[in-house]
Amino acid sequence: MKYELSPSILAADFNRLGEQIKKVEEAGTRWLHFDVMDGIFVPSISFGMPVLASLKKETSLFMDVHLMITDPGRYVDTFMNNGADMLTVHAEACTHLDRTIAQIKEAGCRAGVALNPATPVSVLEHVLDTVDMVLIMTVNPGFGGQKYIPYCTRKVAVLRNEFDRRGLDTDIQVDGGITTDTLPEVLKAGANIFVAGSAVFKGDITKNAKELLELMEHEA
Ligand SMILES: O=C(CO)[C@H](O)[C@H](O)COP(=O)(O)O
Repeated sequence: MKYELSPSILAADFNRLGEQIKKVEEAGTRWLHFDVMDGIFVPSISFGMPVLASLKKETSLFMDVHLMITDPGRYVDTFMNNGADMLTVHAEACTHLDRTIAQIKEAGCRAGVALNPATPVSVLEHVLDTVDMVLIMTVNPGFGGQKYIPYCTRKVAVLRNEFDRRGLDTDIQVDGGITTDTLPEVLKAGANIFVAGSAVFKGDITKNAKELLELMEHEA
């Protein structure tokens, strides 16, 4: 199983975005988490395609794009053409989840499906074999800096057991309130891709990223 830290730029200083991304890259991260919010599926509005395209020119980090938008199928090709390597859509935001997953894969992107905290893992029963990653939200999506919701650890364990039962080593990503305190517990439950916003970008970015990376490697 490979383990990745995916720093969420939602918590970065947008005035110094390029410089801050360089720091996480130099610290040893390989992924970058890009949160797109539409003000409908989630209360907040973040950033979109032009920012992604601009970052893609400056970094070789794997662009892990999390679409917190209603009916995300409308934008699959656009995000792919602007630099997304992974597109994650919310099961709750798709009327035709199966079709949207197929659309992402046909576009040549890796396909992820996200679940809000209150959505059970069982809603993915019939599509688990077709996705590259499941994102278990460990806060209610929409804002950075929230507290990890403890019952989500159990969801990760249930999902990892189900993947094991099917003989799949599909990635499980967790997002929200991931810190040096919460990472070990959720890693042990079966998560292998860790999104961290505040825990990376607030304070000393290089030190924060290295600490999380070391902890991740130590616990793995
Ligand atoms: O998807 C998100 C919010 O919807 C963010 O990626 C997530 O909340 C990360 O922020 P933090 O690590 O500060 O909790």
